[in-house]
Amino acid sequence: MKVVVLGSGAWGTALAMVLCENGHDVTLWSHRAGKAAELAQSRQNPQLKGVTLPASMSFSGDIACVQGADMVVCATASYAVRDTAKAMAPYVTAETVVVSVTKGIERGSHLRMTQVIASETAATACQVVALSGPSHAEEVSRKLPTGCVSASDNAKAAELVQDAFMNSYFRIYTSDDPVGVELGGAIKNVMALSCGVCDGMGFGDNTKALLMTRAITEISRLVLAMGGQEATLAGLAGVGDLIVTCTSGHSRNRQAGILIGQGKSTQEAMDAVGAVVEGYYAAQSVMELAEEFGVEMPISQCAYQVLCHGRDVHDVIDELMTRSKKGE
Ligand SMILES: NC(=O)C1=CN([C@@H]2O[C@H](COP(=O)(O)OP(=O)(O)OC[C@H]3O[C@@H](n4cnc5c(N)ncnc54)[C@H](O)[C@@H]3O)[C@@H](O)[C@H]2O)C=CC1
Ligand SMILES: O=C(CO)COP(=O)(O)O
Repeated sequence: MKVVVLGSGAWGTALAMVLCENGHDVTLWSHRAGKAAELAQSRQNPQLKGVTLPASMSFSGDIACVQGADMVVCATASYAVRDTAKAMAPYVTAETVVVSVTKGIERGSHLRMTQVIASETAATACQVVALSGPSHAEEVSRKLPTGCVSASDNAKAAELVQDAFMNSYFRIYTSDDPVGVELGGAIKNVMALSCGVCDGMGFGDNTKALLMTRAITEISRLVLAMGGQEATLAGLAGVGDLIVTCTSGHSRNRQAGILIGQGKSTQEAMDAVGAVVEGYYAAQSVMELAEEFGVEMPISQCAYQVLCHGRDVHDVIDELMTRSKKGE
C-alpha cells in the first residue's frame, strides 16, 4: 500500500517505521518543510533518540503527497487535526482509509478526532478509523512487543488497518467501539497528568493505585454515558492505556504532571516536556462533557482546576480526599 503519515513527531515517526517494516511505500509528512528535509538528510528524529529511520522511508513537507495514497495516518497534535484534515481533503478519495492516532477531544465542538477528520473529508466519503492503545513511540520504534486497537463502525476498514500495521512486535485487535477507544485514549491523558502531579509531590504507590483505580471508574462513567462500551474500558484502549501512561517514564503527560507537582506552572511544565501534552488540551473538554452528560468526575475536575486555573495542588488534593464519604 501507499501510506502517508501526517505528523513527524514521536508517534508519527514510530508508526511510519512499523509501516516501512511491513513493506508499505511510506511517506512521512511534516508541516514544516524544513523538518522533512532534516529528517531525509539525517535519518534521525530528535524526538526518538538513537533510532535510525529506514532507507525506504520518504519525507515530504507538501500535503499534496497524500495524492494517490491508499491509507493516510493522521498523527499530529489534536489542536492541528482539523487544519491538517482540511488541507489533505482535496487529495482523499472514497477508497482512501484515514487512520487517526491522535488522542484528544476538539476544544469547543467536543468532537472525537475521527469525527473531526470525517467532518473535513465528508465530501469524499472516505473511511476513518481510530488506532489507539498503550503504545509509547520510544518502545515501538525499538520493536518492543506492543498491542493496540483498530476501531471503526465499519469492520472491513478496522481489519484493513489491523492488516496494515500488525507484525511480530505490533499486535492489533479490532473493535466496533470508536467512541470508547477514542475517549479512553483522550481522557487517560488528564489522569496521567494527575498521576504525575502525585509523583512530583512525593506521594507513594498507595496514592497511585488509588488514583488509577478511581480514574478508570471516572473515565467509565463518561464513556458509558456517551455511548461507549464497558468491555472497551477493560481493554487496551481503556485500562491498558491508563496503566502505561500513569506509570511510564516515557509519558509526556506524566512528566508534565511531575513538574507541576514539583512547583512549576502548567506552561513551564509543557515547555520543559517539549512535546504535545494532550491532557492539558483535553481537560476543559472533559469537564464540559461531564457537565453535559451529568456525570461526576472529581479527579478530572481537580486536574482542570490546577492545569487551567493555577489552583494550588495541595488544596485541590485535600479537597479530593475529604469529599463526602460514599460506597465504592
Ligand atoms: N508519543 C507517543 O508515544 C504517542 C502519542 N500519541 C498521540 O499522538 C499525537 C502526537 O503525539 P507525539 O507524536 O508524541 O507529539 P509530538 O509533540 O512529538 O508531535 C506533534 C506533532 O504535531 C504536529 N503539529 C504541531 N502543530 C501542527 C500544525 N499546526 N499543523 C500540523 N501539524 C502540527 C508536529 O509537527 C508533530 O508532528 C498526540 O495526540 C499523542 O497523544 C499516541 C500514542 C503514543
Ligand atoms: O498515549 C500515549 C501512550 O499510549 C502517549 O501519551 P503519554 O506520552 O502522555 O503517555
